Amino acid sequence: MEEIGFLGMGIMGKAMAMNLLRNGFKVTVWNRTLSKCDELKEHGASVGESPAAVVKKCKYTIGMLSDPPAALSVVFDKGGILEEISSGKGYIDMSTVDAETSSKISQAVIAKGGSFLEAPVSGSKKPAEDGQLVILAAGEKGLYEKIVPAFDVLGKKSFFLGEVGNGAKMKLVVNMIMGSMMNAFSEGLVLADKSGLSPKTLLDVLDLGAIANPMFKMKGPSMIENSYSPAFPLKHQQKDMRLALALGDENAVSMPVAAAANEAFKKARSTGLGDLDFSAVYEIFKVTQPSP
Ligand SMILES: NC(=O)C1=CN([C@@H]2O[C@H](COP(=O)(O)OP(=O)(O)OC[C@H]3O[C@@H](n4cnc5c(N)ncnc54)[C@H](OP(=O)(O)O)[C@@H]3O)[C@@H](O)[C@H]2O)C=CC1
Ligand SMILES: O=CCCC(=O)O
Repeated sequence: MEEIGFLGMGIMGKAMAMNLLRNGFKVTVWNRTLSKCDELKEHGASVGESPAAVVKKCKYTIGMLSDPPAALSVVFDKGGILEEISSGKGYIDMSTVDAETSSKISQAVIAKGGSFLEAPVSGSKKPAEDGQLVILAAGEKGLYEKIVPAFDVLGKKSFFLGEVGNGAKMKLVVNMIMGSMMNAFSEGLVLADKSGLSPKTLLDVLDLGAIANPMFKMKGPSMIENSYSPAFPLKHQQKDMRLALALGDENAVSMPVAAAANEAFKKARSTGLGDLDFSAVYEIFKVTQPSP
């Protein structure tokens, strides 16, 4: 496989680029805060001085950026992808963004002769480290087929969902459900505690029943220890709720549960919890429960 460019060495990008290196890919990385590339360099990556420099060097470049403004910035700003993308080169944006952002990027890349794929992922830091992500790709099928060897390393399954926008929408629907579940879970833990039950026993009961799931199993024990080391930062979960609610607006879908969950995430952000794991929303429910 050709050398892969990788833009964005955050929690996910770093784990994914490292995984590609471990599996024998040549990788050139870039990050806005350049020092975050150091560890990758120690593991054999080259470092590009700008997104454009990475695209110039690599036939395929992957982006894993925080949000729509970041995803647009690496494409359209000075030193951005558009300066070097051309026929025969592909850009794969794996960030979680809305369909409109993805379409803008796609149109600009294609106008320059390049190919574009959106490919947001389900799965967090650990699945990224272990190559167990679920990849939700959409866009140019030819590029999808060419990048499959890299997807096979990054994920346990990749879906090709058709036209650009479908990957973004699928990802937002999934994370909207996940964010709402995290709110119900947090309320339940607080309710158990305030009504004299052991939250730990609640976790054991949940794990044996019909609503057992990997998220409750993984996050529950650290939540009851008030430990929120970020795997999926709360500020990104709130961004995903906001974008999913906008998708609901566009399609006239009433989403009262998601809207309430979004308010809780917003409140958590406003109290300084945005950089912690999204499970820190639990703290909001603890403080808002009136004493008996
Ligand atoms: N963490 C998770 O569990 C998952 C996250 N995602 C999604 O993946 C994406 C990345 O998430 P994650 O790695 O956790 O996020 P991080 O916050 O850890 O990393 C964000 C990355 O975006 C870069 N960035 C932010 N703003 C800009 C900008 N204006 N221009 C250029 N680069 C910028 C950051 O650079 P710098 O270092 O300079 O700040 C950093 O590399 C998000 O869209 C998120 O929703 C998807 C699945 C799981
Ligand atoms: O976008 C983040 C998703 C986190 C996960 O799927 O566990």
